[in-house]
Amino acid sequence: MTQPIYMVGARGCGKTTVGQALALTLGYEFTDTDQMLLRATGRSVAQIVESEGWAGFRAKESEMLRAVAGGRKVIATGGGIVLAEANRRFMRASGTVIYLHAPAGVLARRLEAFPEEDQRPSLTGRPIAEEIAEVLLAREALYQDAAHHVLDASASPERVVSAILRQLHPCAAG
Ligand SMILES: Nc1ncnc2c1ncn2[C@@H]1O[C@H](COP(=O)(O)OP(=O)(O)OP(=O)(O)O)[C@@H](O)[C@H]1O
Ligand SMILES: O=C(O)C1=C[C@@H](O)[C@@H](O)[C@H](O)C1
Ligand SMILES: [Mg+2]
Repeated sequence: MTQPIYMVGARGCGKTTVGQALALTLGYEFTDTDQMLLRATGRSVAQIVESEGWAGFRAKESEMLRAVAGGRKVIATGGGIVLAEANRRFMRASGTVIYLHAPAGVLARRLEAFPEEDQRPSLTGRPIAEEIAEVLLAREALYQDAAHHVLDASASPERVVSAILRQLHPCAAG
């Protein structure tokens, strides 16, 4: 496969963690739109949102998605990349899209343990568990719409990577 693999899903589903492990296994480059934005602008998500609002951040991440796309890469996206229909179409047309799905309770536990507030400023002003349940409800159809494959992301990163490989290369799976 010479096209990129895009990882999509809500905050805490493991796009970065599982994406890195998947890239290592496949011998692909790894990139992450959140990390690339931080590197390119020298500003965290929270700082960008404070000065330009969420609309400003969404515009920047959409540009970054197109800038990093292409080749043998695993691309971890931001949790809100699917909000723009153009991004969903772009990813589906230019690569393979993997949705890491996990129940709100699993995501909330991970985010409460590692909030990383600079990169994950509140989206709603509500407590993490309430916010993630609300966000999943609002976005579930969008993640599904973007995805070629939907994987259970509540297992360990190693197991999630194995499950992805079975989906991508069913004939080679042992
Ligand atoms: N499969 C997993 N099992 C257990 N813990 C996990 C798993 N995947 C990720 N984690 C943990 O959950 C936290 C969030 O993971 P990660 O940053 O990869 O999520 P993300 O989907 O990239 O989130 P964001 O949208 O904020 O970038 C990290 O502390 C990570 O170690
Ligand atoms: O789910 C979201 O809307 C976000 C997820 C993170 O990856 C970051 O892209 C940012 O904090 C927004
Ligand atoms: Mg991430």
